[in-house]
Amino acid sequence: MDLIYAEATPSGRGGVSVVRISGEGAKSVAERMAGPLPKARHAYLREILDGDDLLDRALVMWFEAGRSFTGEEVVEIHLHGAPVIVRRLGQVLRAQGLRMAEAGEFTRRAFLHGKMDLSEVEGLGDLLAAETESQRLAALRMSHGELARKADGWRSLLIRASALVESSVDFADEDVPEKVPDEVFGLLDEFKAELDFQIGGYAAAERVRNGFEVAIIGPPNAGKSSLINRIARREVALVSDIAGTTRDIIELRLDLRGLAVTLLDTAGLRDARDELESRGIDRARHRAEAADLRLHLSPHGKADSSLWQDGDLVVASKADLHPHVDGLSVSSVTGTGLDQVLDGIFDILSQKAAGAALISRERQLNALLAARAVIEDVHGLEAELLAEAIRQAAASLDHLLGRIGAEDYLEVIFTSFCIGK
Ligand SMILES: Nc1nc2c(ncn2[C@@H]2O[C@H](COP(=O)(O)OP(=O)(O)OP(=O)(O)O)[C@@H](O)[C@H]2O)c(=O)[nH]1
Repeated sequence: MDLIYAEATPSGRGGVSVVRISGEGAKSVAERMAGPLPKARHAYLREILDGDDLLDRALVMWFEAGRSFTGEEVVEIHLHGAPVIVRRLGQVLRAQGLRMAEAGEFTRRAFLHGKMDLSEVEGLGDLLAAETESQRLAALRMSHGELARKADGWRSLLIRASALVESSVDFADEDVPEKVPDEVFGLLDEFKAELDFQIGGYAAAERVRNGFEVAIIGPPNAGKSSLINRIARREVALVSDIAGTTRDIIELRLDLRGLAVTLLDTAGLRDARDELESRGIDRARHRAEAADLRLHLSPHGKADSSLWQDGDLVVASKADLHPHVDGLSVSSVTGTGLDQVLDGIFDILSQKAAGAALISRERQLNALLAARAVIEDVHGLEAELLAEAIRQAAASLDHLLGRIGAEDYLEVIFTSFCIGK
């Protein structure tokens, strides 16, 4: 593979800018500019020269092939964080025949050299995109190979089951049909239970990764837009005393005590006065139905029965005008009750998040569903068919970790990576 380079830190001004080089001969490239670098994984403070020209004084280190992020020979140059220095270094590197890396190319090489499996690549992508604490934690587990380790455990279980099936065939009397040992079915049931746990917790994990949706619904003029603005501490949605002001859905993404949440401000629910309002209300209903939680807001603290789902939250608005005794109430003018409303939303969503599995992507779900499908009805199967089902289940695990069939998917995943990763 050819030599590539890219700035690993965000481009722009800063304390340091790290430029990374990967590929065979990376060390010689660096030594031509910085002088001898005898020991791997040692930091050398060096003058970086372009011929006789001093480019910068920088920290340089290299990693030998097999013991680096990409699995190839890698050099890191820690320059002063000025775009002009990075640009000059890029010119020198290109003159030496290097090319600027494509988005995600370092990680792609790490994958191709077996430094990471596909689930770890996905985890790394999520980690770089993480905005909230729960996203960070889930991504960290994935990028550190937790799913991969689980899958390896399942694989050992399948290997054991498969060996038991094979031995029952080898020792079978020609006249007596082979008897598959009960232990095989025990192992497969154990595997099935693990799959069911992951599949059952997928939806919650996906929400943790992409964010929960909370729809604020209620009659016109209930104070929905005012509440969302108060939470955002800025004017995200238009507020007026004209009923029917909000027509389209307005989204506010927020970090709610570590959970990623999108609040939806929706059109006030009533019999529409015109075509546009009617479309807005239809849209509001659909999004509200599909949301993870509905916050029913009205001055009287009443829920909209047509959209009510178990576990929804009812909140009385305009608490400064009509003091409420029971239930949650909020004033967007004074801020009274706001923390309690946010606590209420958080409690409901964090309960949902508590059921999250490790898998959080549709691709991972599909691999596990495929494994689940082939071992669904294995009890009573004859040995050869059973052996085949076990092989197929193991192949699904290979798909999960990208050991097979990863090519098409790699294109999709790396487009979301930045250059230098
Ligand atoms: N006193 C008081 N007035 C409020 C409060 N919240 C909203 N209002 C007022 O009520 C009116 C309607 O508020 P909005 O936030 O636009 O209500 P909405 O539910 O988004 O209305 P639609 O867009 O018509 O569905 C505005 O005049 C607000 O200033 C509150 O907590 N206290």
